[in-house]
Parts: sequence; structure tokens; C-alpha cells
Amino acid sequence: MGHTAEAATDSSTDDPLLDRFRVLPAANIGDAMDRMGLLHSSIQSIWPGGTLVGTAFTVWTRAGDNKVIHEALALARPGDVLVINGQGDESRALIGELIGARAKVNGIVGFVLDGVARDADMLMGMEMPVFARGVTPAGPFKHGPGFLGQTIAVGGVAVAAGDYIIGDADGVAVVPRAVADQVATAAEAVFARETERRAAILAELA
Ligand SMILES: O=C([O-])CC(=O)C(=O)O
Ligand SMILES: [Mg+2]
Repeated sequence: MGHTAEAATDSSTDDPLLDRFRVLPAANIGDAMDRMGLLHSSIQSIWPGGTLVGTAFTVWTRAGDNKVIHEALALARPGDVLVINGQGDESRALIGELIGARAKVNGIVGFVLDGVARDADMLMGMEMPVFARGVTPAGPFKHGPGFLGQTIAVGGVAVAAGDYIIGDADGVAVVPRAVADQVATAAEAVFARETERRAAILAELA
């Protein structure tokens, strides 16, 4: 069985919470967490319209070095997002289109980098969402060290393995796994209330 078939049947992608988060704005999810759990505003989709929802596979890598990211690609499960602390370094891209393509084949649904990426056009072409501090053509070194699966800091927020990651046009929200159901319920209420208020305001145009 190929990795793509695996991705379609893996239980981690059947989680109903993923579908609930998929239709909620990151802003509403943040409001449901006392407006906390939102990454620094400089971490944004590197291509227009990129969005993602998945579970965190955490990676800590030395600034400007992606040796451990190659290991992560082989170990992450379908439905995972590679969430990477690269110490906010903007001098060298931690990932590009080749890593993006490998991720796609393995069922990984996207990347969140406290660092930068490259090959943005090709990542857009393969619809591989990447949220990062920006882009640079400068490539990474491949020496290590790095760590997998530990709780890490990304964009000023702690992320543990298995936390829910939601990225949209505003940026990225992180929902701790232990409170995810409550947060989804509260965010659905925020969304419903704001939908109603927005409609009432716009009705003044009519
Ligand atoms: O060279 C690298 O490791 C990063 C890169 O451009 C790619 O993954 O395509
Ligand atoms: Mg490349």
C-alpha cells in the first residue's frame, strides 16, 4: 500500500475535531482561548490562500539546518503538520519544494516554521501549505543537531506533539489537545454569534 492510500485510511485523519476546526477562522479559535495560543504575526502562509488544519509533529532544529527535518518526514503520520522551531532564523530556508513533495507523498498536511522557506511557487503549485517568517533562496546546512517530539516554542507559543494546528489568512492558532473539544465548542459559538452580528450590520446596506 502506498503512502497516499494510507493517508486516506489513517485514523488520525478521521478525527471529527479536524473537520470542526476546518470551518472555523483562526481568529475565532483564538478568541475561544482567551485570545491566546496565536503565533506571532510574522508567521504567515508563504503563498496566497494557503490554509491548513492538522496535528502537530514537533521538531527542534538548529538555526539554518534541516538534517532533522528529513528524519521527521519519515516518522510523521498522515494528517500531521511539521511544526518546527528554527530559532526564528531568517538567513537560510529550512524547507523547499523537495521536502514539500516528500511531505505530500507521506500524507503530511503542511508546515509551520519559526524560520523561513524557499521554492514558494512550487510549494503553491503542489498545494503544500507552509507558514513561515518569510522566504529566501539561501539553502540550509545539513549537520544537525535536532530533536523530535518535544514540546517546543514556535512564534512565542508552546506546541506539544498532537496539539491541533489551524492556519488561515490571518495566521496560525495552536489548540492544546487536552482542551480541544471545549475550544472547538466555544469557537463555534463565537463564529455563530459573529456571523449573526455581521449579517445584521451588512443588512444596513440593503
Ligand atoms: O535544499 C533543501 O534542503 C531545501 C530545499 O530547497 C528543498 O527541500 O527543496
Ligand atoms: Mg528546493
